[in-house]
Amino acid sequence: MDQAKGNGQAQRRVTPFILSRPHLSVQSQGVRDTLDDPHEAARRLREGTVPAVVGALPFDTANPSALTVPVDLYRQRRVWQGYPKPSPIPACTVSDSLPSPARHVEAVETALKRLRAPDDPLTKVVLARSLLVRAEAPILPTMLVQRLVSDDAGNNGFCVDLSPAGADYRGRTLVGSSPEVLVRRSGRHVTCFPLAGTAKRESSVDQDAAVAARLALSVKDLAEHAIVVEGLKSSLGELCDELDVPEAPSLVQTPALWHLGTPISGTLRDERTSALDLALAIHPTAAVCGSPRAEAAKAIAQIEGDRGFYAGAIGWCDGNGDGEWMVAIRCGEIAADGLSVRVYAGGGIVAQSDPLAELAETSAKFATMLTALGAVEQPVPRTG
Ligand SMILES: C=C(O[C@@H]1C=C(C(=O)O)C=C[C@H]1O)C(=O)O
Repeated sequence: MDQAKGNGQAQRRVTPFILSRPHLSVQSQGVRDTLDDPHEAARRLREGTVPAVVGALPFDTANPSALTVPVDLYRQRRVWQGYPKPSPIPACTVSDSLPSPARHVEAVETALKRLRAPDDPLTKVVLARSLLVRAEAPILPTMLVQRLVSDDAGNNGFCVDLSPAGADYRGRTLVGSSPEVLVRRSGRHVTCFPLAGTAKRESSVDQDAAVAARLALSVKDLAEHAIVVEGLKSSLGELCDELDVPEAPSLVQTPALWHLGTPISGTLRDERTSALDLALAIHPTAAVCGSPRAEAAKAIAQIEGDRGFYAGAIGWCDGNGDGEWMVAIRCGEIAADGLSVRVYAGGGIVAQSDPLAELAETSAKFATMLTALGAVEQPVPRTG
């Protein structure tokens, strides 16, 4: 951990930015400056006045971002190696559910009325809920990310200091293990790996295979997925040539879930378009927002209020424009005192969705964070 020297952060120990990925992991060291405007960060990168930027974009990019210009950015062409002697995660318990499971079911039912109304333009909306987890002693973000990285078969994990987003976020950290690549740029090569369509994994090998096979053929999940891919084809199509989009999604597994995923690749039309520019152009995708985007974002703001950094994007971009941004899911926000974490999970709702199945899907998605925290959610009700 480093001593911060950036805007208003002197004397405070700052959690480094860490992104663990199988192919390339990064860790920041030190704070040269902080920025809350991602467009200004993109401009400074283009002008060459900053060497790199790391951090988080909120779900609603009209709100402040949490971006840091690090003193150094270390890269390794493998998963993040972590600290030699990690300390244990303190005992944790789920203390609150916001909204309650019953209210989440009601929110899904309300959304379904719109999704099923023939004259309503909304075709998909992603609705989320959160759990408040309390810890007996402060949780160190770096230790939690280390646990998440070792729990995940793909060794994905991240932690981001949210302080640059302003007073409301001072000392807070976003920590998670996201399987979803918003966008990666390496030279002119651009890739995305949107996920949408989910099923909970089973412990028996046969049942797990049956769940995966059902997901691959599920009309509802394929519809939900197609909306995301169509959206990306159009937003990425503005910036890339030769977009390669497979006809059908593939099955993707995390330790807790099966997803439908589509690996998309393309060639950047203008090499001045950076990874951060790309992230700002395509975020939020219909995987975390919905379609049409503006209608879905409005519905989410009405139903959930401000999502903060959940369902935003976390990542890095260097002075060459290369970088990687992950969708900020399977994550939680650690309070400044380290004594609580708010964990988030959502799911895409389409006309064919079933409210109780959607509630169960959010519970299954909490598993990534709750397992790392050693906490369990109270059983959710079988009826609304
Ligand atoms: C919104 C979340 O996940 C997103 C929604 C998915 C779905 O609706 O099937 C799947 C993967 C993610 O794109 C979340 O995990 O909170």
